[in-house]
Amino acid sequence: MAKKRNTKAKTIGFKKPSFLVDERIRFILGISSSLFTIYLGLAFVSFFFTGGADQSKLDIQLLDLLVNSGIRVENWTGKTGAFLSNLLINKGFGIAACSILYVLTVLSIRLFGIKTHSLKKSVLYTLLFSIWCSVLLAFLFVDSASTSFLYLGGIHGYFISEWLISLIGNVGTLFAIIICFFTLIAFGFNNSVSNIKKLFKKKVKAEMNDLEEDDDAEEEIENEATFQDELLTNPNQTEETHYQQFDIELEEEFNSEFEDELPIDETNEIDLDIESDFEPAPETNTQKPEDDDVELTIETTRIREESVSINHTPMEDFDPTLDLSNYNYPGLDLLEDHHINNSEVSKEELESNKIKIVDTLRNYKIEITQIKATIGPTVTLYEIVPAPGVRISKIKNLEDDIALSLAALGIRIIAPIPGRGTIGIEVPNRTPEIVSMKNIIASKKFQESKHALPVALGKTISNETYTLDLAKMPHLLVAGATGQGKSVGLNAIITSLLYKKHPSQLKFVLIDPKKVELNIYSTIEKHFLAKLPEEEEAIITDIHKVIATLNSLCVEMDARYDLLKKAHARNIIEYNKKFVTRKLNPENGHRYLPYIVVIIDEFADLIMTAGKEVETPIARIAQLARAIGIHMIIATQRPSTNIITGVIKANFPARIAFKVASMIDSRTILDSPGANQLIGRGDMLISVGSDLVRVQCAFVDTPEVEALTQYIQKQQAYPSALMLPEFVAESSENTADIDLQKRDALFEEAARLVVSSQQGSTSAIQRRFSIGYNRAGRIVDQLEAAGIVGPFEGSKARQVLVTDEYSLEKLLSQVLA
Ligand SMILES: Nc1ncnc2c1ncn2[C@@H]1O[C@H](COP(=O)(O)OP(=O)(O)OP(=O)(O)O)[C@@H](O)[C@H]1O
Repeated sequence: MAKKRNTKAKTIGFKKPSFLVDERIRFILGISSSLFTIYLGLAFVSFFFTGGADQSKLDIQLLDLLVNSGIRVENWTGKTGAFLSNLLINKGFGIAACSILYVLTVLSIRLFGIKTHSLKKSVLYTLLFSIWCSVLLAFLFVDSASTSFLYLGGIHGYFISEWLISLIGNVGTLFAIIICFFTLIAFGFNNSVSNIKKLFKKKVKAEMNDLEEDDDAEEEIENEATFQDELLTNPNQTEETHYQQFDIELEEEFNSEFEDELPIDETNEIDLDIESDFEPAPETNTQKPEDDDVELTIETTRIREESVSINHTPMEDFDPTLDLSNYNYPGLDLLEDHHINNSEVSKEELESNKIKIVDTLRNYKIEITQIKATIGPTVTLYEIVPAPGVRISKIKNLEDDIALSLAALGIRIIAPIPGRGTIGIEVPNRTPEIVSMKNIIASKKFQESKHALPVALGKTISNETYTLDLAKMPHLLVAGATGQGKSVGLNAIITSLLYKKHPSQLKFVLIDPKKVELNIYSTIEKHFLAKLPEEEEAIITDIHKVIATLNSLCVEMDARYDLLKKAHARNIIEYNKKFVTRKLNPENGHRYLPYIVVIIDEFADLIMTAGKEVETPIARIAQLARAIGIHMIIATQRPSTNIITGVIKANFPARIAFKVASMIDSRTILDSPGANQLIGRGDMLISVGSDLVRVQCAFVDTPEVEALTQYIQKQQAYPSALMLPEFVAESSENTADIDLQKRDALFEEAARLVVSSQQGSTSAIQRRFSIGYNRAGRIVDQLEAAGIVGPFEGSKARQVLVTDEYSLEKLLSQVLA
C-alpha cells in the first residue's frame, strides 16, 4: 500500500521546470515561499482587526498607496499586507480567500522536496471551494456588507449571489448553492457519494434500531438509551468499551473522509471504496447482526466482491525512479574546466602548414585548385581539391613526404573524404587542446540527447560534440597502446552515463583485473553497480569471479528473454513500457529491467588466463544481449588477433582505437589503418558501421570522477547493489560421486518433468518448482547420475536420454530400489 501511495504522489505531481532541478534554487524558493505564507497569514489576521481603520487608505490608487510614504496603515504587515488582504478578502472571495494559505503551504513543502498533496489538485480544489464558499457567505450574510468593513463573501460572492437572487430568487439560490456543494463533493472527492450513502444508511439503520428499542426517545437520548439497553442486555460490556467502539466508528468515518481529501492517495481511496460501497444485501442480512463474528464474515465477502472494481480502476503508471525519488542528478560544478589552459592555433601556423602542403604536392607535380582548413581540438584538417586529372592514389602515397616536410607526427590522409569530393590531410596542432568533460556534458547535443544510453565521447575535428547511443552500438571494443587514453576514455563513458541515468535505470558490472582502474567506482555500489550474491566487492578483479559473473549474466539474459517472451515484447524498451503502464503483473515474475553495462578493462589479461571460459559467455552475451539491455564495453591494450579474435570482432561492430604502435594493430582493431597515425593523449578513431571518425576524447581527471562518485554516494541508496542471479558451474560435481539414496525430494517429479517435456534445462526445473538455481542444479546433476539426462554441454540444454514415461518408470524403479 505504501508503495502504491508513493506511486500516486509522484505521478500526479506537476512536472518540474528545469531550474527547479537545482536543489539550492528549490531551497531558496522554499524558504521564500514559507516566509511569504507566514507574512500573508499575519496580514489576514491583522486585517480582521485593523481592516476597518485602514479602509479609507486602501481605497486610493495602488501606486499612490505604495509610493506615498506619508500614508501609514494599522495592519501589522504594512501597506502591502493591508493591500493584499483587502484585495483577496474584500475585493475577492471573502474569508474563503484564507484558503490560499493552504496552497502556499503545499507549495513550500513541495519546494523543500517533501512529498505532500498534489499542487495542481490543491490549487483546483482551493479555487472551487473559495468560489462556492464566497457565494454561500455572501448569501447568508447579505447584510454584513452594510454593517461591517468586512465582506464575508467578498465582492465576488456578493456579485454572484445578487445576480442569482435576481435570477432565481432566494430559494432558487439556496438550492443552487446546495447543488454546487454536492457537485463539488462528488467530483472533488472520489467515493464521496458512496460515503454519503453509507452515512445515510447508517443513520436509517440506527433509527430503525432505536425504534425497536424505544420509539419515543430523541435521537441523542436514543443513543444513550441504546447504550443503556446494551448494557442491560450485555452486562459484560462496560461503558468504556461502548465508547471505545463509538470512537473507532468515528475514527473510521474521519479516516475515510480524510483519505478522500488526500489527493495524492487514490489507491487508498479504492480500498476505502470497498468499505464504503458495501451495502449488506437484504437477502443475506435480513436480521441485524447480533455479534461481531457475523460482521467479520461479511467483510471478507465484501472484499472479494469489490476486488473487481479495483481492477476496473485505471492505475497510475509505475515510476521506477520512485524508490530513490529524491535522487539528484550530478551537477556540472563537480567537473573541472581544463579548457582554460588551451592555446589557439595561430594564423601563422595555418599559413605555414598550407604553404608546406602546397609546395610538397607541387614538387610531385600535383596542382591543387582549392585548400580549406578546419581547426579541430588536436588536429587541423586541410581539405584540398586537386586539379583535374590528378590521381588520388598519388596523393595518398605522399603521406610520408608531407609528414617529412611538415616535420610532424601523425599526418593522416583521407582520400577522398566520403561525401565531400575533397581530399583531407589531417595535421596535428602544435599545442593540442584539452577537451574538458565539463564542456561536453554541458553541450546542448548531449543534454538534449534522447538516446537510451547516451555516451559523450569528445569533440570531432569540426569541434562538434560526439555522442553515441550505447544501446544501439550495442557493444563497444576499446583498444590502444598503453598510456594513450583508454582509462580516461572509459571514465568519460561512465561519467556521461552517470550524468544522464537514474540508479533505477542503469547498473554497471565492472571487471577490472588490474584492480586499480575502476576501483574508484566502488563507492557507488548501492546506486549503480550489480554484483553476484554474497560477493563482498562489487568491482570484480578475480578471474574465477569474472567467469562466474559472466555466466551469471548469461542466466540473467535467459531470464530476461523469458520475461520478454511472456510479455510479448520484442525488446527491453517495449517490455519496460508495458511494465511501466502496468500491463505486466509483478506477481507473474515481471519486474522493471534496468540496462546493464558490463565494462571489462584489460580484456587481454582475461583471455590469456581463462581463454575460452571467458570468451564463450562474452560471445554469447554479445550475440544475444542487445534486445534485453545488456551492453558490453571491453578494453584492451594488446590489440593482437589472439586477443581480439574473429568471434569477438564479429560481435563488436562499434570500435574505438586510441593510438597503437603499428598498422597491423590498427587493422586488427578497425579493419583499416589510421590508428597508428594518431597522436596519443586521447586522440582516437571511432568506427561505427562503415564510418570512421576522428575524435579528441574528453578529458576527465581522477579527482573529478571522485567528486562525482562521492556526490552520488552521499545520496539515499538501495540497500545493496543489484544482485545478479546465482550461477553454479553445472559440471562442478563429479556425477560418479553422487549418492542417489540422498536424492532431492523433488528428484522423481523433476525426472518426470524432464522426460515429458524432453528438456533437460536447469532453469526449466527452477521455474517449474519455484526453487533456487543451486537446488535445481543439484537435481540436474542427480538426473545425470541416474542416466536420465546427458552431461553438461555449455550453454545448450542437456540431452534427455529417456524417451518415454514407461522407460522412465522402469529406470526409476531400478535406480531407486
Ligand atoms: N583525452 C585526453 N586529453 C588529454 N590528455 C589525456 C587524455 N587521455 C589521456 N590523457 C593523458 O594520457 C595519460 C594516460 O592516459 P590513460 O591513463 O587513460 O592511458 P591508458 O591507455 O589507460 O594507459 P594504460 O593502458 O597504461 O592504463 C593521462 O594521464 C593523461 O595525462
